Amino acid sequence: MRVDVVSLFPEFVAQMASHGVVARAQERGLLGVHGWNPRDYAEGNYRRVDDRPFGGGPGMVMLIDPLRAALEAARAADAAEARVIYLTPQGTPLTQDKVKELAGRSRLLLLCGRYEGVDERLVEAEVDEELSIGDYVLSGGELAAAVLIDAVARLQPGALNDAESAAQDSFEHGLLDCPHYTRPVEHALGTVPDVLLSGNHALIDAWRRRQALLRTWLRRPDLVDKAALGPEERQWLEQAAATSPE
Ligand SMILES: NC(=O)c1ccc(NCc2ccccc2N2CCOCC2)nc1
Repeated sequence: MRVDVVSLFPEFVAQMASHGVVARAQERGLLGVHGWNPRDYAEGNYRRVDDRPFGGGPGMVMLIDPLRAALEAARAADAAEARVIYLTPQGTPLTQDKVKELAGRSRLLLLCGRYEGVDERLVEAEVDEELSIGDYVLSGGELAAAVLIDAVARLQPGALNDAESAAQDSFEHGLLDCPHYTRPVEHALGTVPDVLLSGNHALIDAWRRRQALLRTWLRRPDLVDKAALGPEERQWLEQAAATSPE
């Protein structure tokens, strides 16, 4: 997968892509991350990339032309068609299902806004999807782009050493994750649930699924409805809910 990022701080995105899973995915040739700075395409000796908003109000708005030129340069760098995504608080909430869809594409082009955002005419003409990583405001779209890059990178086949861990991901089944434990068994902070020491993997899997279900029900009931629970799971949850301290 190729990801091009249009940003006034391309080094920011390059930096995040030089660590961990994303860096390894790049080393393995599974992913390529490329930054494009609109300032490199800005005219005049001040190389303006922003200007004052029509209608007044605080802050500045990113100009169309430098962004458009950077987008065109990014497009031209590879023959494959790119899906243009604008990271913005006004976007559609990003979910694991959307991540999975985007991870299957050959090219993404991420547009990162700064200042108060981007001239709407550029958004209408060039952007395929507006996505938000959550209902909060960041000083720029780069962090949101980094989140999306990480989420799609780890789903690239071969990116994670143990394929299980992607398939096992909590949101893989639409539920929160179960608790995890490691050595030592006995610790001042407590012990490890016996079932995890039993070596009985059918029991262990059932316990983990139930823990994930219970946690989801307690912390994110909104997700329970969406998760396709089997009748036995729904029945178990009703029993557990009846006895849960919450
Ligand atoms: N939730 C998200 O995905 C998210 C994404 C970006 C983002 N900020 C960049 C941005 C992008 C577009 C429009 C405005 C802005 N902002 C610029 C700075 O001022 C506030 C508005 N914030 C949160």
